[in-house]
Amino acid sequence: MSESLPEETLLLVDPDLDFLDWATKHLAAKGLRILRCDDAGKAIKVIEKTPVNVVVSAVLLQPFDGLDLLSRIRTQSPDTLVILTTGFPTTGQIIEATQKGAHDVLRKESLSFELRPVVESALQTVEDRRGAVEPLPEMPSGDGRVKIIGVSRALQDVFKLVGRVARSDAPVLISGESGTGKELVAKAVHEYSPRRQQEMITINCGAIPENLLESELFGHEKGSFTGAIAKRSGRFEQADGGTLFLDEIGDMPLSIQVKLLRVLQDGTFSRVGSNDTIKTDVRIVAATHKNLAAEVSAGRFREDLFYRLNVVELRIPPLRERPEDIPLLAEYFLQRITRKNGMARIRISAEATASLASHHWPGNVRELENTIARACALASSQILLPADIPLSSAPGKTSALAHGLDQIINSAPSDAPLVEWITKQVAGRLLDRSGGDFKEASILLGVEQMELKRILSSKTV
Ligand SMILES: Nc1ncnc2c1ncn2[C@@H]1O[C@H](COP(=O)(O)OP(=O)(O)OP(=O)(O)O)[C@@H](O)[C@H]1O
Repeated sequence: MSESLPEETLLLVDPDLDFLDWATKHLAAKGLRILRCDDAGKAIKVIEKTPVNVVVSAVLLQPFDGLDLLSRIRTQSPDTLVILTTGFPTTGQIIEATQKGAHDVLRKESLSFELRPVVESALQTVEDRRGAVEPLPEMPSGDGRVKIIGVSRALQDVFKLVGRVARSDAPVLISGESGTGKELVAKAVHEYSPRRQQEMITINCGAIPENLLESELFGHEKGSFTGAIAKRSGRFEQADGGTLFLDEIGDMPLSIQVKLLRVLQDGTFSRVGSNDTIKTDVRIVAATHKNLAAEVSAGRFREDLFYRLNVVELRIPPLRERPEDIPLLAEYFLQRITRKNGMARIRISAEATASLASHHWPGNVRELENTIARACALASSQILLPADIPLSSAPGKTSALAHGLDQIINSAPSDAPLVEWITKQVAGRLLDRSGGDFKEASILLGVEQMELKRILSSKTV
């Protein structure tokens, strides 16, 4: 801890006395007074009597939990920074805690290396803020909202950002590969915003032909184009007061990008076939699997629109960059699928979990979800083994296989029928592998022994 810091007070709140002992020693520093409590009621009493700069509190507490304690501290002592610690934080806990003004939310598991730097940065914030304190807003909480699973630092940072931006009306741009959970995060932004009583309307800009997309978004007047047999409102009108989720925004044609820019600039638009201006109050959340900055450079996406949309960027890393999320997600999908189908409980073996964690997951979480669903449908016992979870080849293996096939194809004599030639090579390899055992080699190749002999002795190839 920096010696130049003035006298500060840190309060540790945790029912685990061993933890309190450890943290007191771990955080001890010159100029830092450390107080400790084992329940939330005592913590409030301490804060009533003593100015406390930073609180490090567990979420699981008596007689009320750490989130309640956080709310009370925010009201009673708005300058105090609160760091919450919890075993497996849920999405809701992290978003709610951030909205309620938590300085940070840490996993108990990572405290040995995260607690000290986070406390130091909180104390630095206390020092920087001295004389200029801005109280953080209180956010309403609620249940039954979207469930996003993830313990990786990267995903927890996404949750925290959602907590920070949900309350504002700022446009949000969510980027990430296909299947990483962009739509789920968009739902979270909506559900944790004051607009959640209204709808979130979704439109996939890549799935609708250009000539229809404009009318889908802005509506049309009767007779404005062939097929416009009646006046129709568009998604902007339907989403008034709520959120409009523009999925695959990178596929939006330039002609429509101009109109979207106008809505973002002054909140107005016109229906197709009308000059009347309609005002709308919509929060825009957009998502893309493309690199929009590169699309701007290539002239396919308007730069001005990019900057308007990209006020807050939420980047969701691919699953392979956060393997620590895989076991938890797999377990979550397993429970969801078995419960939904009224199946008995199925567990995943440690070996199968390890093979899931080392897979490349080009289709990200969606691929993992489908893999688990398939494994559940085909499971022969209550424990999934690696053999029950067939994984497509990782790119490395695919390219090695492709390379091997290329070699075989290239070495084929130009006058030989290719299929027969390849079959003969494979049959020869299988006979080698089975130590010259025709019976075994024919089983491996899936033909009768006579047929194997015919293939091997074929003179045409
Ligand atoms: N962290 C997560 N926790 C739980 N479920 C998740 C998570 N991430 C993704 N999923 C699930 O994976 C599937 C794909 O997610 P989603 O549709 O949000 O991805 P996406 O990035 O919008 O994909 P695309 O770009 O292809 O539209 C959904 O069924 C979603 O519920």
